[in-house]
This record gives sequence, C-alpha cells and structure tokens, in this order.
Amino acid sequence: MTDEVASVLPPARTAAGAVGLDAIVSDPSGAVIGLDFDGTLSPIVPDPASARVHPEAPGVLAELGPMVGAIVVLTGRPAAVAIEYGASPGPGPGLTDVPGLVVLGQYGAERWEAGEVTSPPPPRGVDAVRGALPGVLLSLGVRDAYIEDKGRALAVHTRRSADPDATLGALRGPLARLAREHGLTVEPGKMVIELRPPGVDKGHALRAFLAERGARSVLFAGDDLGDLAAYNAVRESGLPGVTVCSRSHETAPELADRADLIVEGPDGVVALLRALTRVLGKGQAAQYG
Ligand SMILES: O=P(O)(O)OC[C@H]1O[C@H](O[C@H]2O[C@H](CO)[C@@H](O)[C@H](O)[C@H]2O)[C@H](O)[C@@H](O)[C@@H]1O
Repeated sequence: MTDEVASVLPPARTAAGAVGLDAIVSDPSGAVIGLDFDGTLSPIVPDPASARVHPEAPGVLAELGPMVGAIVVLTGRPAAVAIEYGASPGPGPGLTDVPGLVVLGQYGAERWEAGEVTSPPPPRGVDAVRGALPGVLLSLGVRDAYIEDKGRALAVHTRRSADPDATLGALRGPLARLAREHGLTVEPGKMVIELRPPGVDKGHALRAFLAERGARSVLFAGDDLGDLAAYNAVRESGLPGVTVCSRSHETAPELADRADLIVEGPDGVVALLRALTRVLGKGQAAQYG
C-alpha cells in the first residue's frame, strides 16, 4: 500500500486485515464488500420499525459498487424490509440505486436482487411459535416486550421495556425452550432474542456468495453476535479479508476483539466506505487517465 493510500484508509489493527485491505485496493474487481444492516448501515434506534439506512450510505455505495466485484448486504431482516428501510427519505439515492446490489435477508434464507425477492416458505414451527409466544410472555409477567413478526422468524425486543437487561435475562431460558420445542434456533442480539429456522447463518450465506462470485478478497462489516459467523467465513475462506466492527457502547466484546478494523458505528462505516471509494477512484483514474 502506498503512503498516499495509507493516509486515506484507516489502518488495520491486524496483519491479516492489512493483507486484506491491500488485496482489495490492488485488485478491486475481485473484492466482495459485505455489510450488515442494523447497527452497521443503519443507526440503532428504539423502535425496530423506525430504523432507516444512514442517509449517506446509499450514495457512497452507489459510487463504490461499479469499482468492486460485488456489494452484498447480509441481514437478519427480511430482504424486502432492508430494501424498504434503505430507501432515500429525500431526492438522494437509496439502496436500490446501488449497482448490482444483492441483499441476503433472514440470515441468508432470502435473496433480493434486481428488484426480485426469492424466499422459501417458512417451516411449520414458526407458526406454532407465533401462536404460543404471547402466552409465554404473559406467563412470565413480561408485558412490555415487543414482538417483531418477520414472517419466517419472530424477534422479541426488550429495548423499550422498563428494564431491558432484566427482561432479556428473564426471557432467555423460556424462549430457548420454546424454540427447541418447535425445531427453531435462538439468535441473540442487541436487546433482542430471535426465534428462527436453523440451517442458515451469515457464515453460510457469505461463504456461498464468495464462491458464487469467485471472490479474490473480502471485507465484512458487522456490529452484533449474528455477524461473528460472517467473520468466521472471512477467515475460513482463505482469501485476503478484513473483518470490520461497527462499534458502539453495546458492542459485544467478541466483535471488537476479533475485528481487523474498528470504526465508530454507522458514521464510521460510511467514512470507511467513502475512504475506500476515494482510494479506488484514484486507482482507476491512474489506470485510465
Ligand atoms: O443483521 P442485522 O441487519 O443487524 O439485523 C439484526 C436485527 O436488527 C434489528 O434489531 C436491532 O435494531 C433495532 C433498530 O435499530 C433495535 O431497536 C434493536 O434493539 C436491535 O436488536 C431487527 O429488528 C431484527 O429483526 C434483526 O434481526
């Protein structure tokens, strides 16, 4: 990496991360840029339905898209919801304006691409859990948790409860039992416990996407426990790769410990993507100018 590039891009904290950044900069058409949605592209807010993409993210991604192999959003949200919440509130671009964007939703079970969503039908256990969940919460005396119905998964949020941590603690065991009884798995996250079908995670999803695109390098940015599987996929791929932690006061220590690069929340992610766009734009100008 030249001194000029190094002065624009934030430095990696690990040797593997430095190799990954080098590979992306020197051969951008082989790079896959993977991004989580909530907490990474979209600031965390109390009401899950009010989350919206960082206003500058789609514009930066729209510039970066043609410079790299692919940009993929890997999220626990339904793919169509990430697209909806990724819309521009004003005249600027939204996520649908990012050239070639793919969104892998519900931890990789769903795919949005070129305006089309593909999604397998939810397993029967999800219906059973949907029916049982309100009664389970009532039996535990939990009246202030919020159930987010994602079609093929149900997320129980405690961020707006009177005591979010205590409520989360009280729910952990019973929700794990409920999930087990109906063949589902539990996905813990920031003030949320999700009951979802097993068999996919962000690691599977990223591995398959890297193979599909014949990736030669990879960067993945995330902020929560569900993103660790994608961090594993970056390392296990054997490709030069960079794991990025979008940090906040509620980031689990494992995320920051295992990240090659730490940035401060979605603002930091956007700044990193902008720096990458600048560096790659200069490279292209030098090549063709
Ligand atoms: O994989 P992600 O894109 O990070 O999605 C993970 C979960 O994110 C959402 O919940 C989180 O963000 C909410 C809005 O900022 C916040 O209120 C909540 O406390 C966070 O856990 C989403 O609601 C879930 O469905 C996603 O699975």
